[in-house]
Amino acid sequence: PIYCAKKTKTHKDELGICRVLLAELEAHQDAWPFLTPVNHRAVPGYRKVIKKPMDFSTIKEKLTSNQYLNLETFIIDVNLVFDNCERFNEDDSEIGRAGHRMRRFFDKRWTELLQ
Ligand SMILES: Cn1cc(C(=O)NCCN)ccc1=O
Repeated sequence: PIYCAKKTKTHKDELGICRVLLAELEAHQDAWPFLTPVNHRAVPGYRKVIKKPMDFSTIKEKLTSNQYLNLETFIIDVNLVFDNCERFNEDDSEIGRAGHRMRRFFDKRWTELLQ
């Protein structure tokens, strides 16, 4: 179209998109390393190396308790999950590869939903 009005999204619209995106992340077959907080007692070094742990269940709790201002603050936390994963895991490892696949899936989906 020659004229494309910028469709502003209300806070409610953006939070609806966050709920859809989170449900799709949780349902993904490669989500298993990210569904719950990393057990730092079972994973040596994790607590020391990863300053800001994040996982999908924590994001869900923050979403349902209205701790996200907008889509941007939600995307920052989702990216934190994948950045932590890259920092702690070899690219050539089960969890490292799952992280890359999940990040690629997320980037594709939120850009699709925002178009
Ligand atoms: C994301 N991540 C997950 C684990 C893990 O062991 N998750 C429990 C799977 N059941 C270990 C390191 C790591 O960076």
